Amino acid sequence: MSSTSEADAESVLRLVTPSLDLKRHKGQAGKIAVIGGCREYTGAPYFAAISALKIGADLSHVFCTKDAAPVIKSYSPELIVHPVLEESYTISDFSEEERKQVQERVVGEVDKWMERFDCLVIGPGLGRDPFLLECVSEIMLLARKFNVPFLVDGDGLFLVTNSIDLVSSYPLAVLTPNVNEYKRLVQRVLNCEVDEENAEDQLRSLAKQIGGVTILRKGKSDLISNGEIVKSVSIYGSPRRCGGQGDILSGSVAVFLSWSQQLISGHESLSENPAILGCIAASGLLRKAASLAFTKHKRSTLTSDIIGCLGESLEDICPAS
Ligand SMILES: NC(=O)C1=CN([C@@H]2O[C@H](COP(=O)(O)OP(=O)(O)OC[C@H]3O[C@@H](n4cnc5c(N)ncnc54)[C@H](OP(=O)(O)O)[C@@H]3O)[C@@H](O)[C@H]2O)[C@@H](O)CC1
Ligand SMILES: Nc1ncnc2c1ncn2[C@@H]1O[C@H](COP(=O)(O)OP(=O)(O)OP(=O)(O)O)[C@@H](O)[C@H]1O
Ligand SMILES: [Mg+2]
Repeated sequence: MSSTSEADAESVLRLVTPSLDLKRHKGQAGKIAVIGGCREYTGAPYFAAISALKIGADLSHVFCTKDAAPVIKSYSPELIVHPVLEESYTISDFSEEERKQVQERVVGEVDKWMERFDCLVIGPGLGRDPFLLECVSEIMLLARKFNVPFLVDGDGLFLVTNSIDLVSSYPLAVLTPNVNEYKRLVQRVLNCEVDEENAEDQLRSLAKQIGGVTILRKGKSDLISNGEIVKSVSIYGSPRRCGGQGDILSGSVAVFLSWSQQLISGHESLSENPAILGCIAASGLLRKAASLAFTKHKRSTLTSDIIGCLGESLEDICPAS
């Protein structure tokens, strides 16, 4: 039996968004890190990281390859960019021992910072280089060791779909598959095809099978489940499907998940799941911002225009003062 209910995204946004308080110090509103950005893709990690800041996080880091770093830095001085990831072509002449040393160095560079982060976003524009993905597997294990929540998107989902143990039974993991990524996950984990007739039950089974991770299935309606409940967010967004909107969502989920965790840890009476709240809030805000951007820009609406509407859309629901 299906028991999906439409979430009241605006109420969730009001619940989890912290008020601006002069007593708070830098960092308390969220420190986010995006693991992504390679030779091909520099836009995706930028979109995720800048969206986090535009919503209200205090610090946003990007861990990317050496090639991608100067490009991402040049998009914005607001981001802290670490050129630490390596792709196979840079170590093609290396021995096995030397490769191991490079891997240790890469993981060590993230390790130094790990405990300071409230949430990682793993995958936007990561690419699929095997050596790079090996290093990212180690970074996921490290995040689990420190109990740092992480969201997996884009090429991170390619990695996880082939190595599901990386996220299995980690309640602080959130997966945000698009239509293709979801299809691959269902095939690999449930050994069947996507069943649109029983979409909610199938999503619940998938999340349960992966040990209670939270999955946000992106689409015409966003469907969210942790293996127990299923929520949908269907408020009107935009008919423009320009690339990068999923990246905005990933940076947004990271911020709202962090805020939800803070809220719940300070209120023992609240029994809500912070990952579910984070997904509902992010989905609701992205759709509202996309709708506003489309009103202004119509056919020429781009991802940057939607990012430009995040602040106004949140302000409309949760005024700063
Ligand atoms: N500016 C940047 O740097 C950006 C970088 N990005 C980064 O790119 C990496 C790969 O991510 P991805 O999303 O392009 O890969 P994936 O989902 O396999 O789609 C590939 C192809 O599948 C198709 N297709 C898609 N949707 C469909 C649908 N509903 N129904 C049917 N078919 C559909 C469509 O191809 P078509 O079939 O139309 O030829 C589409 O082109 C990843 O790292 C990501 O973060 C992006 O974030 C964008 C902004
Ligand atoms: N058909 C649709 N109608 C309305 N909104 C949609 C539709 N498909 C996706 N969206 C919205 O766009 C957001 C991003 O979903 P999308 O499927 O474009 O992700 P993606 O393919 O990962 O994007 P990216 O190009 O960043 O990789 C979703 O959260 C949802 O709110
Ligand atoms: Mg994507």
